[in-house]
Amino acid sequence: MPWVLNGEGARAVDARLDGAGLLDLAMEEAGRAVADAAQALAPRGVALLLAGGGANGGDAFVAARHLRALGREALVLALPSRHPLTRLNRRRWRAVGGVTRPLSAGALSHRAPGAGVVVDGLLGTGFRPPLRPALGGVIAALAAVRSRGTPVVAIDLPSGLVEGSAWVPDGPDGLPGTAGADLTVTFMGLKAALLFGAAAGHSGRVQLVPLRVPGDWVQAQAVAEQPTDAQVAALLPARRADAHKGVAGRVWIVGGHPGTVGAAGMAGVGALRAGAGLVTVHSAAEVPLLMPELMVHRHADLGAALSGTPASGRPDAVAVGMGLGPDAAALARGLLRWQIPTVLDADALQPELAGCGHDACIWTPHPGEAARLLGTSARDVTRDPLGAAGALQERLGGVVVLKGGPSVVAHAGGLSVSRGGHPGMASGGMGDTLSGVLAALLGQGLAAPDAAVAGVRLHARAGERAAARHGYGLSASDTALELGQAWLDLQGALSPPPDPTRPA
Ligand SMILES: NC(=O)C1=CN([C@@H]2O[C@H](COP(=O)(O)OP(=O)(O)OC[C@H]3O[C@@H](n4cnc5c(N)ncnc54)[C@H](O)[C@@H]3O)[C@@H](O)[C@H]2O)[C@H](O)CC1
Repeated sequence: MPWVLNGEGARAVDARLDGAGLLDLAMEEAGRAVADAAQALAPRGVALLLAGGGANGGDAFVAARHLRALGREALVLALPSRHPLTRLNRRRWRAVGGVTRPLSAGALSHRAPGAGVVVDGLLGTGFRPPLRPALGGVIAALAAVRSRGTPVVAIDLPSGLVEGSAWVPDGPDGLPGTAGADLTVTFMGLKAALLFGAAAGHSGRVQLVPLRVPGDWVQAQAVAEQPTDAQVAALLPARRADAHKGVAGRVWIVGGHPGTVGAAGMAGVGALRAGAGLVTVHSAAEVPLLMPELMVHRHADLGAALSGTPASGRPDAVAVGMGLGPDAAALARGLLRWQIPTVLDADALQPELAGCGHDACIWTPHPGEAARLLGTSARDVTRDPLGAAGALQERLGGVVVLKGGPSVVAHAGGLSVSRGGHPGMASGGMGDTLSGVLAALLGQGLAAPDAAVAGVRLHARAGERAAARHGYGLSASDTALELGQAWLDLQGALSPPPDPTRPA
């Protein structure tokens, strides 16, 4: 399982490694991985390596030595080495004939034109903003080098990024305080800066090198997981050969309001395309018949209709809020009293419902709705999605899906970061469709955490498929049409996928 580490966790593992006399070996393995990655990315020209004073710089000296051993001409521009392992590897670099010159913005600008690749080993997880001016000048020079087309490989994370934040600090001149990278080689676990927001946009392709560190050491420090497609596929419900629509779940969508009826319809289509057996939209408005299989009930008094539903007539799962309008909170409160698996989205995401939920709830805010629920700003949410999702789960209970690229699933057992998706999914109706998918998986018997993790990835995979057909012009309807094939894609990650002709 790929894990997500913050700086504190990485340092805790480093301390265990150091205590076991293994930190030097970890640095050697890290540096070698960087050398191999740089050689694969840009095999020609001088390799120019920038070494900061901390252990990130030590990785750079190790990488230089391995590049030289591969026959590559390499030069290190370095700050004074303060970390003991960095001093040790600086000596080793010199012992094999390696050359080190003092690092400055001028030295970098002077040497860069002859370089085939630059390796950024200035700052890793030890960076504490604000950037000191001297290093700010070096990072600005590195950004200029990169803008002229020289590929940059960052060690652990691009210098100037804060490992636990999606934010990009400003440099001394007000420009972004990082040069970014074409490839980031990170160790043991992913970092939030490599996953979210503007910071991730500067990180280039990310290569995770687990290092031969005991997996339980890393897991003990992880702040989140990022399940693989095979792990997600294992959560999906298996359909038996003798299945019938009754076992596939009866799902209700409670949504729609004059002018916003499509949202409820798209949620219903999403539920059907995600395997629900029977889907009914209950609305106060006339919802268009998007699929003949989608049943639609219009109620003059939706609240009375719902409150008058006997327990025997209630569905296996319900999604509430999509386009529901001003009565959403009251209607949602009533549905929550049913204590059945419930997805709350859009107009049902109201602060007054905090404390009304239960363990089988999935709340699906986007950053703006999350900010409203937390009483903060959308900027604070997007800068720290892991922290925001965790805080929301503590406040609301159940499971929270903080939607974004990627999304974060927060449940009592921890945090999970989704994979994949496509920027073209930033279009109306995607959230409605996702709500339907989640309700469908709940209706098929998945526990709320599993339904959330699996549903978010299934929806993202469908979006990837829709983007392959339609580019950025993909729609929520295109995405819903791809859900079935996306399900098969995920099952293909299992080996071998379950045989639908044989009872599970
Ligand atoms: N197990 C692993 O994952 C391994 C990771 N390694 C690498 O170690 C770094 C973390 O090393 P650390 O010494 O803690 O910090 P850094 O090297 O990132 O930076 C500290 C260095 O930077 C200076 N500094 C801090 N803040 C600023 C600032 N605002 N402006 C300027 N300079 C700043 C500080 O003075 C120090 O000199 C990790 O990222 C990995 O790359 C191990 O090498 C191998 C095992």
